[in-house]
Amino acid sequence: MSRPGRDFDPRRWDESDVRARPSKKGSRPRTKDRPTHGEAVVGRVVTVDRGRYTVHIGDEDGTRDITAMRAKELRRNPVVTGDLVGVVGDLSGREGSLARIVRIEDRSTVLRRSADDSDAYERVVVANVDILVIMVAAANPEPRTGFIDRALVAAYDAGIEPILCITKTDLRDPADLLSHYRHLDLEVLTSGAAEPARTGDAESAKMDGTDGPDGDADLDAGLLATLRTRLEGHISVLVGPSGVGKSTLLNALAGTRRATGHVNAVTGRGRHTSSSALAIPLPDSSGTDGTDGTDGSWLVDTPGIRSFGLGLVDRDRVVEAFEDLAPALADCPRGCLHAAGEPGCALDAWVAAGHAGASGPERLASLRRLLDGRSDAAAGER
Ligand SMILES: Nc1nc2c(ncn2[C@@H]2O[C@H](COP(=O)(O)OP(=O)(O)OP(=O)(O)O)[C@@H](O)[C@H]2O)c(=O)[nH]1
Ligand SMILES: [Zn+2]
Repeated sequence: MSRPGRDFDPRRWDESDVRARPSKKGSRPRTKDRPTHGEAVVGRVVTVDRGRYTVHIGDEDGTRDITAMRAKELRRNPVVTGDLVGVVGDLSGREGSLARIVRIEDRSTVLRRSADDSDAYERVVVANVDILVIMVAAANPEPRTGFIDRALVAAYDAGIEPILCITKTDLRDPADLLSHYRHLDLEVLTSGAAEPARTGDAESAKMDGTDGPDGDADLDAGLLATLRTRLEGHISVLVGPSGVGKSTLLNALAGTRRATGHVNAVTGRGRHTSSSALAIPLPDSSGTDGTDGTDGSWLVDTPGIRSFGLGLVDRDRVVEAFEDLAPALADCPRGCLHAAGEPGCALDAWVAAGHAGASGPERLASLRRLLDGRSDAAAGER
């Protein structure tokens, strides 16, 4: 087996590929009594718990999870779930073994949030993911467009592709919810639909609208199959409010790996109890563990994340994430805060002219709710 770190799926990388330019840290002076960083095996951080990192590696001896700590020289460099790191030392993964992280590869993406909108302190949720699955239920719990809109802004800001996944469509037809996004080209997966649809495509968003029981049932098999195919070969992160079916989905997708795998390596218990993000390897379509060290498909669970504070995202970037409204930005006066009643803000005229369709006024209201909560919301501050 070739060394992990050399066989990445090229689709995931661009010119800023971590392999294409040598890591700055890789050229640090070497000392005799340590393994050189050039010998580091590259692995993926699957979770972080109180300064201990679980790293998934693969080499001649197979794939496994090891526990590692950061080398002293990386003290100031945060390591997060999803990171690709170089590890040295005891890579056996045996009980009590501890390896050392000596290098953090450049990140292709960083999904970040602030605690709330008035806070600009960055919390990195996860690194290197390329898909954000925003999971909501059609009912029970009621879907909140505010949550979806925030997540869309975070995805847009991070350059991560969002997918809106709607569960529990057996309880309610999600047509009303989807109408909110009709003027976005947003990929939507719903239970009851055989294929991914896009909100821009009204026909395919139609549901079969059966009236289901008023309680909880199992995750829809069609949705599961669609997601399995859609997420293959990707590193995805799953966010959603409590009760929409995230655990149900993760268990179904990950199969036995979740129960028997590295979850226990972190906590020593049967469940992942830390609130930090946890990357779960997904089996490929042949049913085998698709992760060859760093490669393969991963789905990152984010148990601690209930919302996305947008304190870090520039106001104009927030507007840009509302693709149906963003063209109006060109006509806003310089320094426009896009707040309600702001003189000359072009958003009102844009929506009034019908450019954003029937859902335009609601979308603008949602955008302004996001902008209002920010610390820079006061006029004049930017
Ligand atoms: N009716 C219906 N129920 C579903 C569907 N998908 C999941 N459920 C049920 O919804 C309930 C909540 O699912 P969970 O997987 O625990 O939800 P969660 O998002 O992980 O919630 P937290 O663990 O609190 O974050 C479970 O009883 C599932 O069986 C669906 O498509 N339709
Ligand atoms: Zn404006």
